[in-house]
Amino acid sequence: MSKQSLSPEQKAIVDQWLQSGEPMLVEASAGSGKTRVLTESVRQIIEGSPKSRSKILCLTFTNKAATEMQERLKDLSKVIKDRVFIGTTHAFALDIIKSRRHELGMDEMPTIIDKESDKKEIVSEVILSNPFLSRHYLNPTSEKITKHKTAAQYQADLLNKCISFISSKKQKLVSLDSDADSPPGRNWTPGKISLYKDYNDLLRNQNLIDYDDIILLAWKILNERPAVANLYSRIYEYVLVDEAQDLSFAQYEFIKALCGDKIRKVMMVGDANQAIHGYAGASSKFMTEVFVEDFNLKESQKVKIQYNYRSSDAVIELANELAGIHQNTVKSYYKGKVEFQVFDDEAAEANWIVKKVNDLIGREEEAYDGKLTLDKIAILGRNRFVFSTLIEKLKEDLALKDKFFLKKGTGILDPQSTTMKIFDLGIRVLSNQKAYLYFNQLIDVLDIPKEIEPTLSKDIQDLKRVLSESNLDYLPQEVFDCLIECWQSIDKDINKFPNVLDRVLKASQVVEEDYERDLIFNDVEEWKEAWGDYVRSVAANAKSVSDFRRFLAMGVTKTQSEHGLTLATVHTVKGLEFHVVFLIGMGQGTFPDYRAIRKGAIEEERNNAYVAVTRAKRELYVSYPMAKSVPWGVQRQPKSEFFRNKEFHQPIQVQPE
Ligand SMILES: Nc1ncnc2c1ncn2[C@@H]1O[C@H](COP(=O)(O)OP(=O)(O)OP(=O)(O)O)[C@@H](O)[C@H]1O
Repeated sequence: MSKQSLSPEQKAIVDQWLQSGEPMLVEASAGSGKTRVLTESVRQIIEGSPKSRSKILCLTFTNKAATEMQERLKDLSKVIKDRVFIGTTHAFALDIIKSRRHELGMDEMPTIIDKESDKKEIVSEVILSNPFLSRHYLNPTSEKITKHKTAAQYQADLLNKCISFISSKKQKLVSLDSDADSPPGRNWTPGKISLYKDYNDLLRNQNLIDYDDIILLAWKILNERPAVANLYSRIYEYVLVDEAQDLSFAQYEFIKALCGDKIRKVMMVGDANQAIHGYAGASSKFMTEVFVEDFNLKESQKVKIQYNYRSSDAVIELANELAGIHQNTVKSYYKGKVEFQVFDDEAAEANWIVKKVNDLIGREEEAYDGKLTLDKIAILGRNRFVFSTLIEKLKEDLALKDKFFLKKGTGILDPQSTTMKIFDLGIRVLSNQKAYLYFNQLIDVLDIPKEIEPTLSKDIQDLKRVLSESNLDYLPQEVFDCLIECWQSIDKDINKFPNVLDRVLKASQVVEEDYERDLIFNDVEEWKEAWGDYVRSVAANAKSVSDFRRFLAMGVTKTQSEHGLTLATVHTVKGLEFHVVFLIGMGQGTFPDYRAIRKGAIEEERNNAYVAVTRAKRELYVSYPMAKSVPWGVQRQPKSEFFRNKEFHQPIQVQPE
């Protein structure tokens, strides 16, 4: 994408920021062009000082948002590579750890724990090895068992509680590294102190870190080593933060430590009504209050954009009503359409949508920017379950059956076939031989007798022996031989990775179970895609097995063909837009979710609904079924409280053709 025009109000913001050299907060609603303001600011900095060596830091919340920014600045990609970091706050923090880890006494770069189940394994090891904690864990009182229904449920709940406790403390940037460290705040019982310290010690001994550590450790480096912080603030002259409403305390403090009192050219861009990550500790107050106070922003440095460049009048009106925005909306060029429908059940809702989509496609209007094609239409819901019946109906429709997809978010690569699980664990062992967590998992997957375990070590030769001791009988020897060759090959030269994947695929032909063969095929496709992304993101001479594993842990976009009609949950469409949006399953209990009971949860649900509504450029169809199926039968539901005062119409029931 090349240079994008800015409206006078957007241009005034960019000019003010660049000319003043002072921090700025741009708060504006969905579709007002916030991201455009940010990317065009980057463009102007580069074009205004082509020879300068000062760098620009562009931080955002998700990999997808970072890719969107890179896409918008694609024409400058050569310069961007040298001068601009565009990525998530976690990715930037990890870069700091990579180059400055010795400040923390780390000789080797750690592996990132990317699965919740791995964390659980470590926490349960911590509990069991601590006499005080294990006593409570293994011998719950009868009241505790009654409260949690069974002893096993009590243990599972306790494990989750411990994990949340550790994570909440890390998100508050608490580190208890030395014995002298006394925990800040109250409620630190001796048990909690041991849990926190022992967990961190166990990670350190295995050269592991968790996601919370990424920000915590990078913040520690900047906070405890002023010389390093100074260095970064000399390198980066500009800091721009998109989706700033999603910052957490730790992320905000990390950015603040980076800026210190040197970097003043900071721009935070966000929309408090789109804050939907509160469950992960995010809050828009870091942008609207804390940033304003810490950086001494005057009123003139807090700006808004009034116009909405994305949506029609009808959509904007509903969005404003939903979010309680009372601004005088400037009329957009398109009147647009919003309709509300109610149906007897999910099947009736799905039949109607399938028919409506068929009626709409192919229409040619200015509002659709030409012909309305399937990729300009999205069907959105609060969770994946609302799509079950619709997917069945779409599969039965001749015109749409293979022209839709359920959008996946970013996630970690989690192989589903046993073969690729073994392959993955072998890579994990090779990339971090201190992490017995992965070695033990390999032993488990391969069903190796426990008595052999102590005789095994973790280098490539022993991985060979590990496979030879396997009791898995449904994988033929050829597959094991191939895995050994693959590990050896990657261990010598990581660039062989794509050839290795082809070899696994070839060897999988001898696997008898169709199911395993299909899973291997899908897994290999995902790994190939991830390898391609890795190669594009890393310098040619910086590739290594452990670096690749860290890249995977930071999240990859799962392979899928994204052509045709989009079905998606709200969290996966942030920042995206479609000419026509169907917002389905808008019943009370589904959207808002019935579990939204914690403080602020309903407001966050409302923000989710706001994000969904504002994805629509021209037309929006909101619907819900009066009866929905749940695992224990059929449940009746009223309309969502978010559209309480809207009249929902019951269209004539359509039968599939
Ligand atoms: N000055 C402009 N002229 C024409 N179109 C614009 C202008 N600014 C933004 N747009 C368009 O409006 C739409 C929304 O822009 P953008 O994604 O930057 O908004 P946003 O405020 O970041 O939205 P969201 O908060 O929903 O992520 C995009 O299609 C963009 O190309």
